[in-house]
Amino acid sequence: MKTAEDRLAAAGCASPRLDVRLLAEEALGWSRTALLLDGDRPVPAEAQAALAALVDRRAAREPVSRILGRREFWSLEFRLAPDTLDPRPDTETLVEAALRHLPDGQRPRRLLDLGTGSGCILLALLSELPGAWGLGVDIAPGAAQTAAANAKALGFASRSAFLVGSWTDALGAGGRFDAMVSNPPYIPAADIAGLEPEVRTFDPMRALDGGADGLDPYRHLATVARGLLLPGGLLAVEHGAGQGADVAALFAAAGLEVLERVDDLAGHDRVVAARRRS
Ligand SMILES: C[S@@+](CC[C@H](N)C(=O)[O-])C[C@H]1O[C@@H](n2cnc3c(N)ncnc32)[C@H](O)[C@@H]1O
Repeated sequence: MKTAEDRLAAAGCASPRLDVRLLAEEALGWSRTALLLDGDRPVPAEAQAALAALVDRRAAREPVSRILGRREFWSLEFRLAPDTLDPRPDTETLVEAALRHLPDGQRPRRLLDLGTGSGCILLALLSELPGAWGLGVDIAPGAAQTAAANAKALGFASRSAFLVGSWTDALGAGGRFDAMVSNPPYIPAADIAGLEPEVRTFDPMRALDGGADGLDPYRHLATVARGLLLPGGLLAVEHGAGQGADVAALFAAAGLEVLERVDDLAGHDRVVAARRRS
């Protein structure tokens, strides 16, 4: 185990000990407790080879969640695919903000998640809102398929639907949603080459590239939000660190009322919540 840890440290991995432990749990089929209590027990040759193969992938900077094919978000398990972003803990800030600002009311709430990826935001919201129904849209077919499979596995198939399309192109006009949420691609195109290999090599480019200044998707969302939201309806988005003032200004210029700007746990501005005026 120590050799594998050293190898990952030399490859530039930020948490080699944890990574090896997670990969070992997967390859050996041992529980975390068994690994901690009895980590010196002999490992069968077959399992050693399986672990070595996983360590090779991590040494090439593939994230552990991609190697395992799953990621926990909002205490729910999401399967990943090459077309899906690996959900980030920071995105839970968006889920919390949306729950804080959702319009009150007894009727089922209709939610729209643009750029749904694994479906993590929409399905986390559905897990907290028993009366709600949600539509997820993604331009990547593999993302929409994976989100639908996650919805089924998590028991939300009857309260959700997923479409392949560019933003709102596949939706008709008319204010039909109580809330729109989105974590769109927001990295300025020129910054992508400087990202960590885990991100630039393994997250899909369509999930990262937000155009020249990273704000292109917010310009689009600002344009369509009032037409898709019911009066009083919520628009809540994640954005990159330092983009909050620009995103809020775009929403205000589109006639929306900005309700809140929220920082993530690391203190970076991360979320803007706005609403269509009643
Ligand atoms: C940053 S990822 C977020 C994924 C997921 N919502 C999450 O938070 O983990 C952005 C998503 O937007 C999708 N996307 C990019 N351009 C799009 C477009 N024009 N229309 C719809 N979805 C788009 C990408 O395929 C990707 O799944």
